[in-house]
Amino acid sequence: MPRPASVTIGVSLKMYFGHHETLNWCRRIADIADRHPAVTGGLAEVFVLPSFPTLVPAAGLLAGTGVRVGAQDLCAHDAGAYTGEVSGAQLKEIGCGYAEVGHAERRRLFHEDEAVVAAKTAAALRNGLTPVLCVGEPERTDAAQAAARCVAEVESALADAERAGTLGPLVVAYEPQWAIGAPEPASPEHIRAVCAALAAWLAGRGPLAGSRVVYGGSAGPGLLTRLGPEVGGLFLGRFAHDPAAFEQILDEAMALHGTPVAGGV
Ligand SMILES: O=C(CO)COP(=O)(O)O
Repeated sequence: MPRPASVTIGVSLKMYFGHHETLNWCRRIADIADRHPAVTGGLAEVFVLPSFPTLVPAAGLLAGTGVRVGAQDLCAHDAGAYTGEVSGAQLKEIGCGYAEVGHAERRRLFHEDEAVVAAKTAAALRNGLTPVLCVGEPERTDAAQAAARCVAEVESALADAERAGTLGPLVVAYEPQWAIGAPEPASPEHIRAVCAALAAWLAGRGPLAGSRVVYGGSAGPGLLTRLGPEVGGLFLGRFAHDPAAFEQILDEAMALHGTPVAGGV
């Protein structure tokens, strides 16, 4: 499999930072993205998912840097009496490019089942947002079993959008639940095998052309260059909190294309 022309590097800040801390982090990321050849040269497509209140100022701070913003969640409905919810239409209006759906924490802590994940995936797509659809096996298992489960999760998540005729490219984030918040990511062999199965499944479906499969779950510096072309990038959590680590991952994105950054990897 040839290596794609670019990798996707996403960061979810979850609810780790305060408001001002998030904006300071965005300023640092904007500075890095502005000058880093992986971003300026189009080798890395970067998105960040801060919490809702920071989306508007974060989009302002990152404007013109090539880094897109997105939300960590969205409502399955576009408007109406849904107290506390934020719609895909609103997210689009304020400049979001992405909406995360189906993260393990939302499935586990907020009881989002397959039906909710499918409805939210459809809401993202019909509002012109790229879903960052998280899938992953709960317990350690072999790669074949993990892949079968993940493919089934993607298929189920896309059912509503398929019925509505609004399928479009998405980012599938393969996040084994047991590797989230852990000291170490899954092994490169396991990641490659599961991502290959997901990429093969996506490749056979026309409306999904342009979709990416990325890996998340304790991903950080040193992982990307140990993965193969089946893995379209990384979905980062804690190990992007330090902007220097984020920059190192961009250096690694350059190295993947045989263009190491001076002083980098
Ligand atoms: O869940 C994740 C990204 O959404 C991964 O988080 P960690 O990298 O902190 O384990």
